[in-house]
Amino acid sequence: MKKIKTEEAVGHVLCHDITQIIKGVSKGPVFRKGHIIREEDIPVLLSVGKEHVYIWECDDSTLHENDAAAILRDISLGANMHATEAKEGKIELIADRNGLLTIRWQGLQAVNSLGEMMIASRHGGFAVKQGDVLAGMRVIPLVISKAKMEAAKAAAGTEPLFNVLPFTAKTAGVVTTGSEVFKGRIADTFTPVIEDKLAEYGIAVTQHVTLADDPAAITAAIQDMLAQSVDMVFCTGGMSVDPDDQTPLAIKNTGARIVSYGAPVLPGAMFLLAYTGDGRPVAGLPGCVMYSKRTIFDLVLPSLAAGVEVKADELARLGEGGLCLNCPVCTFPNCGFGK
Ligand SMILES: Nc1nc2c(c(=O)[nH]1)N[C@H]1C(S)=C(S)[C@@H](COP(=O)(O)OP(=O)(O)OC[C@H]3O[C@@H](n4cnc5c(N)ncnc54)[C@H](O)[C@@H]3O)O[C@H]1N2
Ligand code: MOO
Repeated sequence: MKKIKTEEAVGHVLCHDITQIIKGVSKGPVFRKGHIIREEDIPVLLSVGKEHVYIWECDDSTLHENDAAAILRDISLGANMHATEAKEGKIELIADRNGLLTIRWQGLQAVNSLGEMMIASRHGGFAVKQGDVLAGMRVIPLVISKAKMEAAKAAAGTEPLFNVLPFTAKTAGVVTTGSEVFKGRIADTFTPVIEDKLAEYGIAVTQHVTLADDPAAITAAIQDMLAQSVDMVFCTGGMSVDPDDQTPLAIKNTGARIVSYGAPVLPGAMFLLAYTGDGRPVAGLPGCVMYSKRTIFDLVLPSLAAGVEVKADELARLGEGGLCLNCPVCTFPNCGFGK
């Protein structure tokens, strides 16, 4: 790449796009990379402020920004997405279907820590829709050393940085507990909340029982639902510290592996997550899930619906951003909650 005076550039090959912005009218490339500069182009180039232009000089140790962006694309692109053509050095990834966006964030951070290149994305762990832009990427200089891009490949690792996973779960069981509901003193206003949220992911509540705060009965009901092959079980009521609160013990007694009782999320502190031996989630939902618009349930449900195991350290990381600000108008998921 060589910098020369625009007036002397006729016949040379431009090595990058030249952008023209006319306020309120247009923004776009007036000349593309690879364009052979003609006599009549000189006044146009001068009119967009280019007294000098870079022309291409072949060099085996460097890559043009578009070719380098293609390497960032190759380390990023995973299942159920496609990449746009490089435009002014930038490539975007677009979702091909609705699903859960997963990100290998350590790999992403490693690539972004190298300097001279960037990949910016949405947050992982959230639902995306077909057509959503997932990430954008480019290198910073016009040309970059091939060695640097090799370092990017090594930093990213062998698996793609991004994947969109389909929502595969179809059925759920709900165990409603609490003597006040069991004895008909109050109506069950919790189960409809769960049904509505699950329906957004195409999951139907196919099993439902209401029980008193009897841990043996709760344990048996969970086991029965699992035997009926539901994809997941949710228990409500009795999740906190009252003497009548027996649900965490009842879940533990099913033999499911407890990932965490308690989550650094408000609302949602008293959330419990466990997994059966065959990887199905059994969760205890605290009362706030019924009451508050958005809670821990909204943060874990996309992963549960996609059959992606939620691990203890992932729950622990929710602390930063785990405080819902109770905005007068809720814009979740386009807010800081869970991020
Ligand atoms: N001393 C403490 N009290 C509470 C704590 C605590 O740490 N220490 N945690 C609070 C938090 S945070 C939450 S969340 C709730 C958790 O409540 P539970 O999940 O244990 O729910 P219950 O105590 O069984 O019920 C609370 C409330 O909700 C009504 N409820 C429950 N299920 C239904 C249903 N299916 N339909 C209608 N209404 C339902 C229930 O009648 C109670 O009014 O605990 C805090 N307290
Ligand atoms: O923890 Mo409750 O589980 O926030 O409101």
